[in-house]
Amino acid sequence: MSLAAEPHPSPPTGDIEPVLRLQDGALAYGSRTLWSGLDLDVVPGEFVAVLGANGSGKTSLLQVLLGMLPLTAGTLTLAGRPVRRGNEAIGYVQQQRRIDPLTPLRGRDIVRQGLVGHRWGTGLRRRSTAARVDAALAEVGATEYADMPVGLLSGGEQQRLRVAQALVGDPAVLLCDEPLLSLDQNSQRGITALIDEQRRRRGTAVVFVTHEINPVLPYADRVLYLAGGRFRVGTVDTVLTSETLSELYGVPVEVIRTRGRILVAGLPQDAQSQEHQHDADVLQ
Ligand SMILES: Nc1ncnc2c1ncn2[C@@H]1O[C@H](COP(=O)(O)OP(=O)(O)OP(=O)(O)O)[C@@H](O)[C@H]1O
Repeated sequence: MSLAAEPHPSPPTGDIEPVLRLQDGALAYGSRTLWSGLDLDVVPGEFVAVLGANGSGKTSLLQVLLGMLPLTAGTLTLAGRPVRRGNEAIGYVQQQRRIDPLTPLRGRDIVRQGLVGHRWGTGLRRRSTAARVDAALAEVGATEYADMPVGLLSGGEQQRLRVAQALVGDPAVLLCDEPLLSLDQNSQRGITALIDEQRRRRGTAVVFVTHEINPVLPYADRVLYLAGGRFRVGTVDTVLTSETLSELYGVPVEVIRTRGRILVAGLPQDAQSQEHQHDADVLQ
């Protein structure tokens, strides 16, 4: 049984030039190697979900892709050029976290920060900035609360604003670090569907780190699964199998598929939070 929901994009073909290319990448902190020999090509419009055990190096991978952390070995290019910090071609959605309820910032201020380079521009440029912010707010369905203080908004509303902030500059690549954390299931579905819609419309490549696997199942073209220094890259149906996860974790792991959802049983202790998440997803 395939877990891919319709409509599902075709898998990338070898003919499309990757926008992001990681070749033989390795990352180590001191003597501890998180991953090595990692090849990952991401093509425009592709949705790659990054899953795996706690501490397996998912966030560190995003830091590498953001140009904030150098590879220990290998090469990384964005549109054929070495990745550098502060690249405007990369949008970044941070983890959902609580915003100070007393902050004077409004929704549109958060989105405008995604165009920070234009902030001190001419009158004409300021007008175009305002128009782009309005358009981004509309695209994520946040116009209604754009002028409210962000601290008063729900977690899901705040996360929509973060997505708009990341997309307002029309990046070629969107990196998302646990964007579904502490959101309820409806908001998780809403945010994932929103990111999917945007990547289809704009052709943005998406690299989406998450522990919440079920919300991304309908959209992920490919999965990069990291565990214990090992990894697998492939479609949902090839990577999320009992055989593959047992190999990665080095212990028997069972992947149970039910009504288009996944439950993973038998994960080792360091990956338990993920198992609980899968349980919660299936049981609700
Ligand atoms: N600057 C650093 N120096 C040394 N070790 C680090 C540093 N940053 C992260 N680590 C370690 O590297 C490992 C991978 O961390 P990372 O945050 O990338 O994992 P993760 O897969 O995102 O984990 P989680 O799912 O728990 O968020 C962890 O064991 C972490 O403690």
